[in-house]
Amino acid sequence: MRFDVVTIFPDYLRALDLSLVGRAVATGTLEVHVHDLRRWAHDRHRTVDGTPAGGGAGMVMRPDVWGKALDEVMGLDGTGSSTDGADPAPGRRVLVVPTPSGELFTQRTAEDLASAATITFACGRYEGIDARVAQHYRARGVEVRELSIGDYVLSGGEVAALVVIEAVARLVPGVLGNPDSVVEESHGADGLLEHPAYTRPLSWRGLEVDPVLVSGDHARVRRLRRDQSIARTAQRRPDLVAVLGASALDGADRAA
Ligand SMILES: Nc1cc(-c2ccc3cc[nH]c3c2)n[nH]1
Repeated sequence: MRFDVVTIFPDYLRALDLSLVGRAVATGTLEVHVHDLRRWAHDRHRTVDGTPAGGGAGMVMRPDVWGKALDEVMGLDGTGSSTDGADPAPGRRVLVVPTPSGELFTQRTAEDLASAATITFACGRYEGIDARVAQHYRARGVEVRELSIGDYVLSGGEVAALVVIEAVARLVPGVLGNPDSVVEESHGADGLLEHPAYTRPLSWRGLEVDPVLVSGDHARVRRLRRDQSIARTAQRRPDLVAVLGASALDGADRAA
């Protein structure tokens, strides 16, 4: 999978050189290309924004600059591959536009995006990107996903891009060292939060690890963990419990 990120703060994406994503890039499992939007702003001041039509505070990012950038980065400018833009590679191409007014990004969204061949992120700043940009690329048949990572307001799309890239990248085969890590986690297929995790020392500051966990009885361990997941979900995320089927809560011990 290839990720492209277009931003006026390319250094913000240096975190992608590290850890999970950084290792996957080094091994060739992923490609990550970060592009400075100002490369496509050709006026003397390299302007990327303008005053809002209809008035109001702040500035809006210009569609003409974004159009030149995204055409090249997504390989839509008719010249085939650009210097480091995506060739018109086969496979699903997605344009992600982070925005507080987008569809909520969830683990289901990450699972859906994990089948894309290329994901391009248009990271806005100021008051956001002119709405015609998303409209234009949808009209050209590009899959455009305007995504929110939660109900709070950030100052730009870069943090959201980092969140989405990490959540999607870890689902790409070969990225995680241990694929089993994807299986047991919060927000998994069963819709429950993950059970609490413990390790040694078994006794720490008067707090003991449940002896079932070191009993070797795998059935009892599974049942304890499921009970803990259900209790944790009911306590912390009643909204998730509301959408679970009765089977998901089958006879669980409600012990916290
Ligand atoms: N979930 C969420 C996304 C954002 C976001 C995304 C892009 C921009 C551009 C300017 N401000 C932005 C804020 N805030 N909160």
